[in-house]
Amino acid sequence: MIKRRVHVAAAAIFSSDGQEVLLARRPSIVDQGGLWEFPGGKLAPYETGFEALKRELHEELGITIKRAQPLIRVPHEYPDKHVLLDVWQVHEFEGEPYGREGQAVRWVGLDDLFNYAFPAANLPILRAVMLPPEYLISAEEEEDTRFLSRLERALGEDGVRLVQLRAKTLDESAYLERAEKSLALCRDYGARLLLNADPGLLDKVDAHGVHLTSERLMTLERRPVAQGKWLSASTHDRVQLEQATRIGCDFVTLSPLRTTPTHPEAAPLGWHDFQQLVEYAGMPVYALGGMTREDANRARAVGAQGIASIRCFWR
Ligand SMILES: Nc1nc2c([nH]c(=O)n2[C@@H]2O[C@H](COP(=O)(O)OP(=O)(O)OP(=O)(O)O)[C@@H](O)[C@H]2O)c(=O)[nH]1
Ligand SMILES: [Mg+2]
Repeated sequence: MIKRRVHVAAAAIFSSDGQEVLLARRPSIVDQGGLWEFPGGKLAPYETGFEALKRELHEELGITIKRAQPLIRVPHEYPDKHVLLDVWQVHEFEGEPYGREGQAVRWVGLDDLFNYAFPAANLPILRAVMLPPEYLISAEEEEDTRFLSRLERALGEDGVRLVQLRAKTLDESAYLERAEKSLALCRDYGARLLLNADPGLLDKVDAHGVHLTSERLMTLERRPVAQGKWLSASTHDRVQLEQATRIGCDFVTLSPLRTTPTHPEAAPLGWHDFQQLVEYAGMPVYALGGMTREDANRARAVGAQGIASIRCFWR
């Protein structure tokens, strides 16, 4: 059987406070009926993704979108078809959305999304919706006090909401102590903390998840943490991205986009190769390696979730 290829534009429409997204329920008589979805539909011939998005959201919800940014592109094999979901984030629109085709629509809090049943292709989209545009990787600091004041500055002034605790120079007990203190601070700001450490450390510190070095990633046979925790990994090429998919990582960093003082020996990917690898990944990807906050829009334009960095948040 030759599978149909279906190209779909869909939207994560955010409430004005950014804490809720709009879901629609597929009518029970259609394909995947009864499941919740991000509103949208198939591209008509010669339409771009954005044109299709505007048309579909008007047809299905009666709203007019002013602006949208790419969120994630997810290829997925269904038994009868190959779909490419081109998902956009929408923060500005006119009109009050309602189920114009009789379908149920509902605003759902980001923490509540996992209580809804979605089509099989949607897991990476849910991850992308829940993740922020910036991923802070902490710098080596000898003292906890100085470390915590810099972390607090990034959480407060920069509004960082996702933090990776990377501290190669600390022994386990010092790492655990810093992790506890960082976790308390992250909780105060509603941020998530991932441990760049042996996944077993989650039994000792109840952080939000674990970040795997590419070396650790390649040794694992299966996902080392429960589904309720976050799992990210450092990747540099296709083989590592494939392994990240195989063991069920929720998102990755992909580096180095540019050369950096911390890893001068590594050959940079550049934007072109980076974009191709992001398309291949099919999960949220943070661009890493010489990134500044000014690069965030460009990173998103080529399909990334956003940027990851040590230097641009650590002052
Ligand atoms: N809109 C949307 N479609 C999704 C999502 N997840 C997912 O797998 N799909 C799949 O993508 C395809 C979208 O087709 P659709 O039926 O919405 O297309 P459409 O609005 O143009 O409908 P029509 O062709 O009946 O007029 C379906 O096969 C659907 O199962 C999602 O979150 N939103
Ligand atoms: Mg539709």
